[in-house]
Amino acid sequence: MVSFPKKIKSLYIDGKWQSAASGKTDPVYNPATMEKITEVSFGGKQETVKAIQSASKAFLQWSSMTGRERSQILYRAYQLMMEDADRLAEILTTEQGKPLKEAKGEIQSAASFLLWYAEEASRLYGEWIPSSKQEKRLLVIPQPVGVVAAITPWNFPSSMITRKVGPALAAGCTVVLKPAPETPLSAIEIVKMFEKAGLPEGVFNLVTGDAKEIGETLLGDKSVRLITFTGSTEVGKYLMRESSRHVKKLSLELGGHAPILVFEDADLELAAELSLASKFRNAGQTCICANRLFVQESVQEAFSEKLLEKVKALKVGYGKEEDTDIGPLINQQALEKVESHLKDAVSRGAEVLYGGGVIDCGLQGYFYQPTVLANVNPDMRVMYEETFGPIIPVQTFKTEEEAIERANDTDYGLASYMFTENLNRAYRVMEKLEYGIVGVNDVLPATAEAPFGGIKQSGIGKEGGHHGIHEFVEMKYVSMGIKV
Ligand SMILES: NC(=O)c1ccc[n+]([C@@H]2O[C@H](COP(=O)([O-])OP(=O)(O)OC[C@H]3O[C@@H](n4cnc5c(N)ncnc54)[C@H](O)[C@@H]3O)[C@@H](O)[C@H]2O)c1
Ligand SMILES: O=CCCC(=O)O
Repeated sequence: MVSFPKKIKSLYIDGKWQSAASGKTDPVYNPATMEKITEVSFGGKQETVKAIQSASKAFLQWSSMTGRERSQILYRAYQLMMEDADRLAEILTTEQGKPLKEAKGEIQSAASFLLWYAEEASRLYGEWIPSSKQEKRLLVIPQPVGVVAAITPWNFPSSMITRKVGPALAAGCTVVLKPAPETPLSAIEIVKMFEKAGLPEGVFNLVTGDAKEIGETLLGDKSVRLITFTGSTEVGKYLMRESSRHVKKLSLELGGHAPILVFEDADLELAAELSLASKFRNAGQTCICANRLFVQESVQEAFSEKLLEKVKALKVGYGKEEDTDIGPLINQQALEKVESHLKDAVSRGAEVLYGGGVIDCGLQGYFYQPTVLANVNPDMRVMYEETFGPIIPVQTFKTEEEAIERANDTDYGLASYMFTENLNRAYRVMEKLEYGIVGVNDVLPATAEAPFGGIKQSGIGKEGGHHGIHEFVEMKYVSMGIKV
């Protein structure tokens, strides 16, 4: 069983672990039991300035190393993460709440980004452009953007860090990481892993503490050239506005409102099983979780029967128990949002087919029943706001055109899904869905080798794949006059 000291020096600046200058600390709780796990340092402006200076100082050396040299350190970090996977998963569940089997999956996924970008570090290619003039040679060379500020959320406290830090380090950037206050322990472990892997001092810095003050300091400093953020659309918009001060580059992975379309030619058993997997993963607190389920009228009854049967079999409880399917919500605020969405839907005529309230698991945490709603309409908050909890509204549609129109009727554009056995339909619908990601008979699209990211108000840029490293480079165009 993992254990923690009462207080942890969680600021990692210029290769040294330290406390906040103010001596302030921030408690970290287990959301299943509400026990205090430990306290971490509560940094602010002063520590962030030092972290930026440290990253700036380290940039020249790190960016001058060959891709192959950087690759070796990333590969070592990958190996360390895999060797320590069980302990890291337990830490993740302790501070975040998700079932251990999901936490283990996240650690594997987090490590896979390190492996992928260890490989990509050696393959950051430029371009040679055939010139229209005899006396000129034209080249494009990729160069690291410089100091990167990475701001990450609590729902995937490991993989959201490695998905940013992996490509940033591979490209030759140095990093200041600000993790979510709810889940700093996974971030600390990742930094320790890089320390052990031999990363030079100052290349990777960690600042925990006052989000507003840290954010403001990162935004106000000219030497931070890129903000890479995963979190809510609201905070993403703020960062985008404020980045204009120094015209920083931005990469934003924001909220979603994923639709699932179940067509009459779908494998209904598969559709029910995967709809459930999508909706209730991490208790519904996943950016690509299904938020709206649209089922073709002719199969609605058969599908709902299968769905309900499976939902009823789900076990809500402590993530550390083997048979738990759904853990707690992250905090009181999250619980209040879920409750308010349910209340709003019911007051506007929704029918609760299953669930619909908190559940007593004999623990103090924020446990909520998996909930299925019918008779929903577009005016309900569940239909246009991200619930970030285990509620799934089910609606019917008549035609393919109607399904596409309703699926696209949102400001979000992260992930969307469809179930059909008809290849022609799959292709037609996929092309018309206004989303960065489309899952066809698949609800787990995130993988290191593919570009993950949203459009519309779900974000800018891609993480993963060979595309992901390009967020962290500038393409320098070189025009050379030569004597022929
Ligand atoms: N698109 C994706 O890939 C993806 C992945 C995971 C989560 N998300 C989204 O993240 C959200 C849930 O995460 P959350 O509640 O942690 O989001 P959040 O926006 O509240 O917080 C995210 C991070 O931003 C920090 N932050 C908050 N205010 C800030 C400020 N003024 N300046 C600087 N930093 C600030 C937080 O401390 C945290 O580290 C959901 O909307 C979810 O959809 C998106
Ligand atoms: O980006 C958020 C979700 C990540 C995942 O599905 O593993």
